[in-house]
Amino acid sequence: MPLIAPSLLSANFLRLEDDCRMLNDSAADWFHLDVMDGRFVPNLSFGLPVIEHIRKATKKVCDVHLMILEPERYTEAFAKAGADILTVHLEACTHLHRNIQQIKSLGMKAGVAVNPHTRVELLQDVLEDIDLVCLMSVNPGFGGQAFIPRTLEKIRTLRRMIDEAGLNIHIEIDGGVTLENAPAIVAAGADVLVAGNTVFRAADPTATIQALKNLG
Ligand SMILES: O=C(CO)[C@@H](O)[C@H](O)COP(=O)(O)O
Repeated sequence: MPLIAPSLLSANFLRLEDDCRMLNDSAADWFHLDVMDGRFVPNLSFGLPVIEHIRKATKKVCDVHLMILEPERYTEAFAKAGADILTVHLEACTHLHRNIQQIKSLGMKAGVAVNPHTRVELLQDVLEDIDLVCLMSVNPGFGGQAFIPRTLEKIRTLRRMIDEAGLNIHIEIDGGVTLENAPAIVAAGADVLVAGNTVFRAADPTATIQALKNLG
């Protein structure tokens, strides 16, 4: 069964506490928290104070996805805010290996995200140092976009790389995940599904989370 990580980017920010409670009582495994800086991606979302409050509202894993330039400037602050997994973008890091070491030295799990145009083979030399790869299946910055089909081939390639190296790394798919495409995504080798609009725009978000879990 895949891990389900609803993206709170699609939550109702006026009712964030209610949405956190709903996720706590659901089959969701992780809280996926998208941080945007308006530079790496053409959008702004939320930052440290919001994450600190969400941390207090859940015991589930806080999976923080940084869509920001120079993430090393904020790594310590996200550790203090309570991130369990901190994911940086390969495209935003000049010294990716150093950033990964920094994240792990602060006691968090380290993830690396790649944009749709980035080849997964570029991860080969950091694979043994990380806990998660986040494959963007949309261009980062916005919820509610359509899944890019080419991602399925990238998942298969990455799964092969991980298995050949004998590693245990999560493959997380982020963007455009639906009840319709989730089975193919999991069959290709992913084990973490991020879902924003599919969960939060559903008539019954709790049932939708359960359905994603069963479908995968
Ligand atoms: O990181 C991002 C967008 O940049 C994602 O986490 C989206 O928030 C996923 O939303 P949906 O595509 O599932 O609506």
